[in-house]
Amino acid sequence: MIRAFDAVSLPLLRWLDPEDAHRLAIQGLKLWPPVKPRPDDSKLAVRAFGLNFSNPVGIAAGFDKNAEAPDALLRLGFGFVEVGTVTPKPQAGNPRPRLFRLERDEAVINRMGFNNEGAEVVLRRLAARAQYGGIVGVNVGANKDSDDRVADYVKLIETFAPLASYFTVNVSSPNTPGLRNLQQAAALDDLLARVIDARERVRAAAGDTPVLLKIAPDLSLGELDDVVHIARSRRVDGMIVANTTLSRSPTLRERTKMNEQGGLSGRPLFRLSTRMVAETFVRAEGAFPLIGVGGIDSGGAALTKIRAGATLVQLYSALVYKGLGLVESIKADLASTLLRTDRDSLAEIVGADAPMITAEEWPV
Ligand SMILES: Cc1cc2nc3c(=O)[nH]c(=O)nc-3n(C[C@H](O)[C@H](O)[C@H](O)COP(=O)(O)O)c2cc1C
Repeated sequence: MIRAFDAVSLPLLRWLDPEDAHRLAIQGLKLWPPVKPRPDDSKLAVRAFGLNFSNPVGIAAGFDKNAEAPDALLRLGFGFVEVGTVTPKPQAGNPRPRLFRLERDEAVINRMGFNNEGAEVVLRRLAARAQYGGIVGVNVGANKDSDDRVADYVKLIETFAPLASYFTVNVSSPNTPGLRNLQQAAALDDLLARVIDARERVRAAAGDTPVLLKIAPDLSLGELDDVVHIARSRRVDGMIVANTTLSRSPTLRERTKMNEQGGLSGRPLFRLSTRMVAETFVRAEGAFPLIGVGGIDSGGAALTKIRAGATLVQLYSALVYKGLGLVESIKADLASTLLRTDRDSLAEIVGADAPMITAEEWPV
């Protein structure tokens, strides 16, 4: 059903301006939510951060920034949905055009700039759907014009704690000037201390909401040492690796569009972000699980990410090129790999290739 829909809709959507196509996809999901999918193969179940995921494939932040269609996305077969990035106040983002398809590279460049309807609207939507359950994480960020960015994160943690399955502290978007500086040691330590403190303050009323840190794939290994050390000492519940990259591989084929400003995602991000997953995995030493994201466009790519160290995975850009049916085909591939290799769960292979990848035998 979804595959037939993809066959018709993909060529049409790709013909439209990318942002109009995205808007149409969200509207379509809202108006015609998919029928409930088959239950997931029990071997795909994952337990992480105290949550039970029926499968490890999530939709990454940025697709449903305003929590308009989390239930439709869960029905498509995603094991979890991350809404946001949400900022305290509504924000228009950068002027259009700000989203570009690099067709021949199966990549996307975006400089959206945290366009979102703001905490109040998103909170109302999440409250209205809370009865339906499912794992819906909230990705939080600071307003561009904020005088106190850390206070923005704290406010959002306090506001969304009763409704978020987990939080993602996003300090890695390249499209809000200066935001990535929050990944520097002293700033990150202060931010995480205050975020974790806020989570503890609302714990009695809202429960123990996991807090994850989402990082850029462009950190040096020295910077990554500091980030993981601080994440461990502040006892975050996990990390998401990674956001979009500012780098531009010389192998990109869309020579004009590759020079658009913004973060690059999709297939060309796969190797860089997978290496970062492995580098983070060896530094975390099992202290917390990782969500691997960047360039996943097949079951094989998801498996590579898991073998690099990801307990869960997320994707976004590949939906533009492969369609919404991709999630079911990734899950089918993962289940058949487990069957073929006679394994009971994906947990058995998390990080199996991390030593090989970090030993420089794996060119980016
Ligand atoms: C159009 C677009 C908007 C995005 N917006 C956000 C965002 O608001 N917050 C965030 O943490 N990541 C955002 N991302 C990054 C994705 O969540 C993901 O980390 C990145 O795209 C790599 O995954 P992919 O290669 O599967 O797309 C965005 C990505 C795209 C393509």
